[in-house]
This record gives sequence, C-alpha cells and structure tokens, in this order.
Amino acid sequence: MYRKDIPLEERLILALDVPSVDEARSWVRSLDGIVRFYKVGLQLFLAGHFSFVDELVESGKKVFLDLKLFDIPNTVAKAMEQINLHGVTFTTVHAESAILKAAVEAAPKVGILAVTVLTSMDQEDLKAIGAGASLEDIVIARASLAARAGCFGVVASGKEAHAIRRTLGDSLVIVTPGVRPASSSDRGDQKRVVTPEEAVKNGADYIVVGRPVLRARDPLGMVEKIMEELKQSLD
Ligand SMILES: O=c1ccn([C@@H]2O[C@H](COP(=O)(O)O)[C@@H](O)[C@H]2O)c(=O)[nH]1
Repeated sequence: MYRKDIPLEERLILALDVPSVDEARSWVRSLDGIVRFYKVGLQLFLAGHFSFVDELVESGKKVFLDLKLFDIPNTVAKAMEQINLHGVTFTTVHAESAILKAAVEAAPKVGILAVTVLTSMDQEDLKAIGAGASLEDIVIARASLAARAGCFGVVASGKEAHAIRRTLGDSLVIVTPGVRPASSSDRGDQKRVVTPEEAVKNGADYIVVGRPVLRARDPLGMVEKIMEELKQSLD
C-alpha cells in the first residue's frame, strides 16, 4: 500500500530532462501551481549545476536530484556531503550495502533512494551482465539492502512495487519511473513500464514522468490527465 500522507500535487515528479536552464525554467513556469516536485537528472545538472537546484528549492519546489551515484563509499560520502547542503528532498545512489550506508550517514538532510534495477532493463539485460537471479529477486535483495542501510526509499519499477510492499511493508518510500499513461504508445528506451494507475495500485508513492509530458502535443493536458488518473487510483 502506498503512503497516505503525501499530497496529490507532490506524487507526480516531473523529470526535467532538458538541455538548458532556460528550458527547465520555462517548464516550471508553465506548470506553476500544478506540479510541485521536479527531478533534476544528469543532463540538466551538468547544465545548471547547484545554482539551478538552489533556484528551484528557493522558489518552493521540491527537488529530486537524480545523480545515481556509484563509487567507493568514501567518494560517495564526499559527494553526498555536497548534496546535503542544498535542500534537495531526494537523491539516488546505486544499491550496494556499504555505499548506501556511507550515503545515509553523510547526508542526514536528504532522502536517500536506492536504485534497484533500472526500468530500462529486463531479465535478458541482467543475464547479459552475469546476473543469474530473477529480476524480481534482485529488486527485492536491493530494496532489503536499502532498508537495512537506513535509506528513505527506493527507485523501482511499478512491476516490482507490489513485491517490495509484500516483503518489506511500507518502511520504504517507492518512487517509480518508467510510467506511461494508457494512451501513450511510445515507451522509448523503457522496458518495464506501468500506467500511473498500475503504479499506485502496486504500491508506488511517487511516479516520475519525463517524455510523455515533455513531448506531448498538449503538455498541460497530459499533466492534468496523469494527475486525474493518480487521484482516481488513490483511495
Ligand atoms: O530506473 C530508473 C531510474 C531513473 N529513471 C529516470 O526517470 C526518468 C524517466 O523518464 P521518461 O522520459 O518518463 O522515460 C528519466 O529521467 C530517467 O533518468 C528511469 O527512467 N528509470
């Protein structure tokens, strides 16, 4: 079951996957009063650095800084100390026990999310890198590491959200990318996709959406449609 204490307007996290700060600002302006939570990923962070993150935070937006850190624990801890200074709500680290523990300890003001298995990967991709276990078992193993390390939550596909809830209850927040509204036929590079409704029904607390909005003919209409679908899916 998803968490009930999150306002509807914060459950949709818009991925600002755009090349410039100007373009990002224009999206935020056009969605003022509708979307409150924005994801800054590698592309935009490399364009706007922390000054754009600070600008979003100072304007009252919530920020998910999605850098998916993966390095030795000491290096991750030093990076997390920097992130901890900027008022971001969530940031991401790949799920390995010592790395997660180092991140949690170094950034007490940030909700650390462990990346389980990228939504662009399927069982075949895992096999190709030598992972023999089932995709679901790997997601559960990594989510369990996240819980033990004291993470705030995980990034997981809606396909595995239910299994995470079944195994770990509601101790972790689940943030779900790879979301495609039922009307959208373009998955792009995503292999494990769910609709907003499926994400919520399976136990996701937040959904992350990028291209379905950024590339929509009517982006505002698309956001409203997703919000409505979320609203209808919540009890
Ligand atoms: O497993 C993951 C982890 C992160 N992402 C990020 O979410 C958005 C999804 O964008 P769409 O355009 O809606 O596909 C993107 O920024 C990814 O970096 C993910 O997709 N899967």
